[in-house]
Amino acid sequence: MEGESSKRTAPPPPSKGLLQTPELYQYVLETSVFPREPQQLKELRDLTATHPRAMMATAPDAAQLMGLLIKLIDAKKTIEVGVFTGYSLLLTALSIPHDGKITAIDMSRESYEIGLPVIQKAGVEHKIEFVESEALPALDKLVKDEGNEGSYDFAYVDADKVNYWNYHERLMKLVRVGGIIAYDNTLWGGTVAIPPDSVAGSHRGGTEATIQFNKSLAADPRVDISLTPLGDGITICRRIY
Ligand SMILES: C[S@@+](CC[C@H](N)C(=O)[O-])C[C@H]1O[C@@H](n2cnc3c(N)ncnc32)[C@H](O)[C@@H]1O
Repeated sequence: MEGESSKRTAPPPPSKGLLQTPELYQYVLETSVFPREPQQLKELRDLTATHPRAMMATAPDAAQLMGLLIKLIDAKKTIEVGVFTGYSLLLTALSIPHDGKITAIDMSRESYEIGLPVIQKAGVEHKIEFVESEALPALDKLVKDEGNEGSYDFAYVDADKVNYWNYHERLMKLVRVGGIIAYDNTLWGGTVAIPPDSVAGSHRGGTEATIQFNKSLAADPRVDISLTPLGDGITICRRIY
């Protein structure tokens, strides 16, 4: 990863993490995640902490795994669906090579611009093409544009849960065989495994969509999968064919 490691630690994002106790999650963050978090990422995390929707940012432990995966497969050309203020985007930009490219899609440029000064300071803005759009039409356009099919090494999806399967179908065309697609929030705060009546009304749509998505992915022979209980659950898929 480009950039220095952060030496200081910060409190964990509230109520992220699915481990036995908050202390255990704090332990993971303090021993293994924060000490290796580049300074610019920490800066972006701190900047986002005061945002009323700060909880939307990718959990630092899940992001750390993403960075590792990106490097393991030498990913150079990537897609991100759901940027918010850019924590996972900056992580990706720091993890790919200098001439790597990220197509980053979000319908809110305003959120992206909150973190943009940190991205610029980190010297990685040139790797990012920000597309201000609904994700589905933007992905459809990528599929149509010549030379894109099977050309991406890595994709990360962290947007509206009800469309995850629609994104999956497009990304299966865009990501190469052997490439990786990671989906965030696949445990949706643990609500996928509690009685539907106990799920708060505001969460129910996301819960149902996530349960269905997890089932569909498990039945998809085109990918190897691992639902990893980091952050809010992150499912890693490797395209087989
Ligand atoms: C959970 S946040 C992304 C967090 C980000 N990965 C990070 O690490 O900070 C979800 C983002 O998806 C965007 N989004 C939600 N639905 C979308 C859609 N249909 N098309 C494009 N962007 C969408 C929202 O604007 C929001 O910024």
